[in-house]
Parts: sequence; structure tokens; C-alpha cells
Amino acid sequence: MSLSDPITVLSGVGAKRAEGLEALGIKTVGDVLFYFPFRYDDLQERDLESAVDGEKITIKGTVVADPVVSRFGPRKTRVNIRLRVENVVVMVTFFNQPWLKDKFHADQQAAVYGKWEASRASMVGMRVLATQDEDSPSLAAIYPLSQSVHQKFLVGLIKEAFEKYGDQIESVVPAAIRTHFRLLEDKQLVAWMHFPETPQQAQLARRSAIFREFFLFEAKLQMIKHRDTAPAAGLSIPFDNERLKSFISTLSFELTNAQKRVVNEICADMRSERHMNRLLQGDVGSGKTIVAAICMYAAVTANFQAALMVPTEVLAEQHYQKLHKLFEPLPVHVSILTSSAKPAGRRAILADLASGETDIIIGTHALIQKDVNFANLGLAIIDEQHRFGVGQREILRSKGLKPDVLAMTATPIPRTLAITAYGEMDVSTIDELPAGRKPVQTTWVHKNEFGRVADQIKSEAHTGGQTFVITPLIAESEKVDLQNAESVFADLKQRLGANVSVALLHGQMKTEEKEDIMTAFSAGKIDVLVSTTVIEVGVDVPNATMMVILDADRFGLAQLHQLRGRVGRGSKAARCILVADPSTDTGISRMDVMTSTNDGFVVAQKDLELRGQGDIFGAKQSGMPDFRLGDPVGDFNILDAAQRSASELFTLDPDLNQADNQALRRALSATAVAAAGLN
Ligand SMILES: Nc1ncnc2c1ncn2[C@@H]1O[C@H](COP(=O)(O)OP(=O)(O)OP(=O)(O)O)[C@@H](O)[C@H]1O
Repeated sequence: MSLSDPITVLSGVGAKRAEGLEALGIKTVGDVLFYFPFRYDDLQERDLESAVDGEKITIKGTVVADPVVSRFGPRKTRVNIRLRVENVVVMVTFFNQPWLKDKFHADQQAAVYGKWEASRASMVGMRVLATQDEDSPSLAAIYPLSQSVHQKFLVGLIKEAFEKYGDQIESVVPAAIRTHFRLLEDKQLVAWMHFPETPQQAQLARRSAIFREFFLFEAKLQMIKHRDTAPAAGLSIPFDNERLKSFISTLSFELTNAQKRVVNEICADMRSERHMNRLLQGDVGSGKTIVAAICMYAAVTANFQAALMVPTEVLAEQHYQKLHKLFEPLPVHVSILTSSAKPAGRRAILADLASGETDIIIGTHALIQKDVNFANLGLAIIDEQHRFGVGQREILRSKGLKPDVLAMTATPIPRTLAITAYGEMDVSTIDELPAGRKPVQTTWVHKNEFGRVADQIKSEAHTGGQTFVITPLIAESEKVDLQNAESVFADLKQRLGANVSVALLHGQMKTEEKEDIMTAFSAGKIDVLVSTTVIEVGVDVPNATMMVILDADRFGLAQLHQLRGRVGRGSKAARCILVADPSTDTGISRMDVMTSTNDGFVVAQKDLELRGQGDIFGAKQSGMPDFRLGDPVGDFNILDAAQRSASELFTLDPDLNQADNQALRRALSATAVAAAGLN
């Protein structure tokens, strides 16, 4: 008998029910015990005096008269029950449950739970409670359900599982840590999560369960980290330092101190036999690309290949052009692979890669297709890594003999939160912009001032500056995005006159078309580029001095910061104009944040605050792992404590040999990495 027994060992679970439960992620007895409620209904009777409008409460009283069912609209019904509670008559309405009529009879006692409307002394009923049953719990756990799995059935199942298997639940958080943070043992935690007698019990159980969830996640990350950093777990890349230095001395600019520092950190990792799993963070325009180029060259001097994977074709092409030029004087063969490569060309690219003819390859996720083979991949770099899952990172890694991995991101996750998403990685940060950069001046104007903005774009063009105009984002439909872009393009052309050259760029264009336009814009042949957000990440045109973002309030802060980062990348002063009539407070706050700071870390922090608790889970692109109970922002203190505890524990006992850590060891090996949310 163990918690991994299939759920079908419990009463009433046949094949069909098992299927329904599986859809909820419940396959074993252990799964159902750890299938937690998302809220509790307070079934303890309340006096009306203390109830606030909109609160969900339980009331008990005498039914005044037999209820009647009334119908309204097609198929809609309402049962009205008048209930005398002390000396108030409360009207309780149940919608669309006509059968409830038979549950209430004049002069009988009744108890209902529902939403209180203070001004009308009425209630929208949510459930009918038994009045006699003294044993019924005062807090009822409410679970996420599905069509085939109902509340009552699930509660019964959990009760049975707990009675039969409760003693099998062992605590995975070691006792010393539990004591230190005053957390419940797992058996108690499970009991109080499902059947609390008081709100305090429910609260304590929840806190313990969140800690447990975070702790398991962090422990798994620590386990990967220790696996990867064990001596001889990785590849040693004995690069030629002299060649590297002379390459750096040929660059057209001096590296910033921060760039030098991170190059040293990365190169030290590459030389060591430990596996490198490092994150390179740096604000927009801080110069990550050249750092990547230097490290890739280092790998090449040791006769290894290097790959750079980027999220878009536009970016792949841009990096390819740059690196190709950079390495032209050297015997370094740079190649590019995207999904738009023609079959014959693709075959040749793959052959060169497999034979070792190619030293450096740039590509989109075309690089992780099955038929892509490397001769000896030593370094895999992943740009804008939040767009790729950990799984994709692992696939690229699997294409070499444990190649070192460097992930680069310009989307700064606040330092504090980075530990959750990148806990298994070492972090290098470029915290300095190249000398001579001037902060981008950001202003916010209303839509009716667009005429003036157009005038500014015109005068910018006359003085040799180039402008990006980003058209509104309507996430639901690319077609509408395109229509928008086209109409903005037509409008601007007319306003700016024949002397200003305007071009349009959007996601549905052919790759070659996009490339041609980007090349022309980079070369200064186009003054104004009207674009959808395809240029959002990574595009580098140092001569661009003005960024205009239409309907800016529709974009998230991180995205606005990314877009703004496309200008101010050279020594010229640059401006960003946000055009928006925000209709919500969040929209207004976004405009305020953007006009008050240029610092990506501050923007990221504000972004999380504005998003608020709850919908962070929707923010997949921010690279945050998905937790079932805990919220990395709202429960940050717990997360922080769990991370520290896990890291300390692995420092002291990396192989989990101590007696106290055996349950944790079993939990980690049972579910292994698959269950760590490391999708
Ligand atoms: N040390 C330096 N001194 C002067 N210019 C630099 C330096 N390092 C990089 N640059 C230039 O700064 C610009 C931005 O660099 P890069 O494209 O590498 O930024 P990034 O960190 O990748 O930014 P993003 O994330 O916004 O794409 C480039 O034109 C690059 O040539």
C-alpha cells in the first residue's frame, strides 16, 4: 500500500471516473490527497448585523411560506425563499435550480450559504445546508472541478483516501526547517487543507503547503545545479587566450568594465570542467551581442563549434550580418539556419555543420530540429531565453557532448524573483551601458496630438535621424494588426510628404522582404519605419533616434521598455513618444512609469506590481514557472525562505545522505525532474 497506488483502488472509481480524475491531474492516491481546494466557504452561522455587503455568509432561520418558482427569459428560473432570521425577513434567491423549491417548507428551519446584499436585506443563495447535522464542518473546502468530477464525489474520495492512506504521508521538508519556520508536518497539512475546523487551521495549512511546493521546486533546481556543477560533469574548453585578446583589441570600441567582467566569468566557466549553465542579464542595448561573439570565438579557438539561437528570423539575420562581418578577417566560418532556408541550401548548411566545416551557426528554433547535427558543439547560446522553454534549452544542449549553455536575456526579472526562474543557473549581469549613451527622453501625448508628433518625425528626418513607429497591438488578430499598420502607414506617408521615405514592416511579410527592409533601414535609406511589434526584440540600428508607440497603453511595461530600447543605442540623443488615451488606471500607471525611469530593473519591478497577484500565471513570457498554490509575487517571503533553505541544505548535504533528508530524497527521485515544472 503506497501513495502511488492508482486512484482506482478507492471506492466508486471505475474506468470512466478515473479518466475524469486524470484530466484534473489525479492519477494516484497521493495525487488526490494533494489536490487542494482553492478557497473555503464559511458555513458558520453569522449574525446579520456584522455582515458586510457582498460578503458570503451562512444564515439560519424559519421559512415564512412555501417558495414559488418563477420563470424569466427562455429556460431561466428563480426560486425565492423568505426566511425569518431573528426579526428580519431575508429574501433568498436561487437561480436556475428549480428543484430546490421542494427543499423548503413553511415554518421549517433552514440554513443557506450565499452572497449577502445588505441594502435590500437579501441574499443570492449558493448552497443549501443541513440544519440538523451538528457534525458538518464549519468550513467547506471548494475544489477546482470538471464536468465529470463533482464536489461531493471528490470530497468523499479525499476522505476515504485520508482514512486509508493518511499514515503513509511523510514530510518532505526536513524537520529542522519545518520547526524553524513553524510549518506543519505533511499529514497534518493535508488534513487541515481539506478539513479545517477554523480559518486559522486553514491558513496555517496553506502557508505550509505553499512552502512545501516552493521548497520542492527549489530543491529540484538545486539538484540539477549540483549535478551540472559536479567536477567533470561538463566540457572543458581550453581556449587560446592570446588569440582571444588580439580579437578583442580589433573591436571598434573598448568593452565596458561590466562587459569585461562577464566575459571573464563566462570564459572561466568554459575553461573549467564543470558544466556551464549561466544566464547573462543586461538591460536593452547594454552590449550582450559582442559578449556572445567573444565567447563563441573562444570556443572556436579550442576547435569547438558554437551556436546562437534567437527567437525571430529578423534577429537571426541581423546577428548573422554582424558576426559575419566581425569574423571576416579571421578563419572563422559563420553560417545561418532559419526555417525559411530552401531545401538545397538547407542540406548544404546541415552538411557543413555535421562535418565541422561551420564554426559558428546562428539560427531560430530551426536549430533544434531532429536532423540538425553538430560535429562538436561546445557552446550553446540562447538569446532572449524567456521565449524558449527549458525543454528547448535542453534539446540544444543534447546536440553536443554536454556543451556549455549561456542564456541571454534583456527582460530583467527583478533580482529577487530571478531565483525562482533561474535558480539552477549562475547569473552574470551587465549593469553598465557603453560610454556616451544618453538616456532616452520619454514623453506621453494624447491621440489628438498625433499631428504634432508627425511634425516631429518630419523634422527628425530632415536632420538625419530615423524613426520607428509601432502600430497598435490587437492580440486577438494578426489580420487586424496588419490593417492598423497599413492605415497608419498610408496616413503617415501623406502627412510627411514626398521628401521623407516611409516603409512598412509586418509579421506576415516574406522573410526576404523583411530582410530587405531592415537592411535598407539599417543603412539609413529609409527615414521612417512603420512596424508591428516584429521589431520588438534585439533589433539594433544605432542611427535610429526616435521611437513612437501608438496606443502604448495596450502594451505591457516590459514590452514598452523593449521597444524603447530600440533607440538610444548610439551616441545620439534619442526620444520615445507614447501616444495613448488610456482608459484604465493600469494604463495610466504604465505611462507614468515609462516617463519616469529608463532603468529596466525598475520597469520590471513595477510591471509585476501593476500586474498584481493572480494573473502573474498568465505572464508565461516572463519566464516564471507555474505553481499550483504559491504566487511568486504575493508569497515572495515564503519563496525566499524556501529558496534559502534548499540552497543551504544542498550545501551541507549535496547527495542527501543524512537521515533527516531521506523523505526529500525519495520525493525528488520519485517524480524526478519531470514533475519539477521544468517543462
Ligand atoms: N562597449 C561598447 N562601447 C560602445 N558601443 C557598444 C559597446 N558594446 C556594444 N556596443 C554597441 O551597442 C549597441 C547595442 O549592443 P547589443 O546589440 O549587443 O545590445 P544588447 O545587449 O543585445 O541589447 P538588446 O537586448 O536591446 O538587443 C550595438 O550597436 C553595439 O555595437
